[in-house]
Amino acid sequence: MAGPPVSLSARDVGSFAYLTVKDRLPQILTKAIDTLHRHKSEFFKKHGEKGLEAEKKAISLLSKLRNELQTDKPIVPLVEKFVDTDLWNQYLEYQQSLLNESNGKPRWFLSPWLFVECYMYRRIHEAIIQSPPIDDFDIFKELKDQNFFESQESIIALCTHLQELMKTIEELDENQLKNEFFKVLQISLWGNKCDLSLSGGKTISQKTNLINSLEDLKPFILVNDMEHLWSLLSNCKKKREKASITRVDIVLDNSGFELVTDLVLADFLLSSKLATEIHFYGKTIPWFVSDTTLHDSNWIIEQLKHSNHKWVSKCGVDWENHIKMGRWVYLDHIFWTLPHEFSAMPQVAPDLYATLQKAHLILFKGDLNYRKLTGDRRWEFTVPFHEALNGFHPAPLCSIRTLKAEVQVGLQPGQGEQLTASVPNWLTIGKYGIFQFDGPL
Ligand SMILES: O=P(O)(O)OC[C@H]1O[C@](O)(CO)[C@@H](O)[C@@H]1O
Ligand SMILES: [Mn+2]
Repeated sequence: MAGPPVSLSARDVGSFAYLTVKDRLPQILTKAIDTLHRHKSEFFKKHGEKGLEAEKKAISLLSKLRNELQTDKPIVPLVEKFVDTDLWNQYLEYQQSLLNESNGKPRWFLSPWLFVECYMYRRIHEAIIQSPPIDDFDIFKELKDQNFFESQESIIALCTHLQELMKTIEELDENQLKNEFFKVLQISLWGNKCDLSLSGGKTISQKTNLINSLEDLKPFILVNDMEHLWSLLSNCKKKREKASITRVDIVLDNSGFELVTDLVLADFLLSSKLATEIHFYGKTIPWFVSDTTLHDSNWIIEQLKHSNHKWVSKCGVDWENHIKMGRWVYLDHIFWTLPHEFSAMPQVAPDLYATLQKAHLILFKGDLNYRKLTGDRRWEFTVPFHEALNGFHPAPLCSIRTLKAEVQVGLQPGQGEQLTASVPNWLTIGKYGIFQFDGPL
């Protein structure tokens, strides 16, 4: 039997991976350097001369990194001791072993794109932790916050929608509840348009009221397994005994507007009793510009709580309560910021795999998670999702993602070709979305 196809890589000149490594990643590094410059006086105020020296050091490490990338130098091991350093360096050796015949070294424009892109963000983190006392500085924080503030109008609309819905949710019949479920799912899907790494760090916020656009956006959903999610969760609800639980896990993606859409979905799952417990997974370190850390998630709930809009602050208060009462649990794990595809999870992070196995349903938000689910490979469009998961089946799962990378499986015969003919860059512009389910029905 033939093995899985080759990884996407910047060695394919002209591909999206190539353009990312050539243009977008250096652009993100330049922005990061600029951010450090702009915080110089803040570092001085906080730490005096030591703060200034640290800023200089971090900038020089990032400039060095940008130079390595742009001149396609070999990928070097991480040096600073951190919880995941050994795992990273072992992975680098593994990449090296794949090249042994040709005696080459892993390089930016040669190695798998998923690996080098993750590696860049890990090196950014290394530059920061090598520069105390500013070693807890989140270089992407202000971009994430800006996205949140610029999306205020849409956030108000979402929170109002949710709170109005709460008033009557107990009285809704099956069909009405299903309709509302589909709405919050789609809100969470289109929330994924707002990532900041595709735009090279330029802010993309949600300025219009998303709820009014859902109908117009429907034709852009290429795989729509929402019905499966409904039957799975409504069956759990029907069969559930009094004391038992239904747990939905959400592997988060971006902070800012997208996170609010995910929290709206999570709140709806509890109020509708489709679930009784939600586990969220975020990143332990700043990642792909806009990804959610524990700090981002706490910060957003705190912001909402203190809003002067009554429904927004009600959401903040309710959500904080869900956390206090243990109905919502936020977890992080270093696996999410390793370069491995998810099929490696049972070997690399067996504890995390065992945790996921206890979920009734796992929702994977965003493009990067999809790349890791499918191994970021050059699959045919019609290959079944189950096959591309390559043995990763901890529990029934669903990818909720807008397309921003040249990988898509599970399409109908001819669907991909037709899209290519009409919208040549359909895979990478974030305009199309999927709800792609895998699991027993
Ligand atoms: O936040 P998301 O949806 O995972 O998107 C991350 C983005 O970064 C990329 O990895 C490209 O740099 C794309 O796959 C995607 O555009
Ligand atoms: Mn992201």
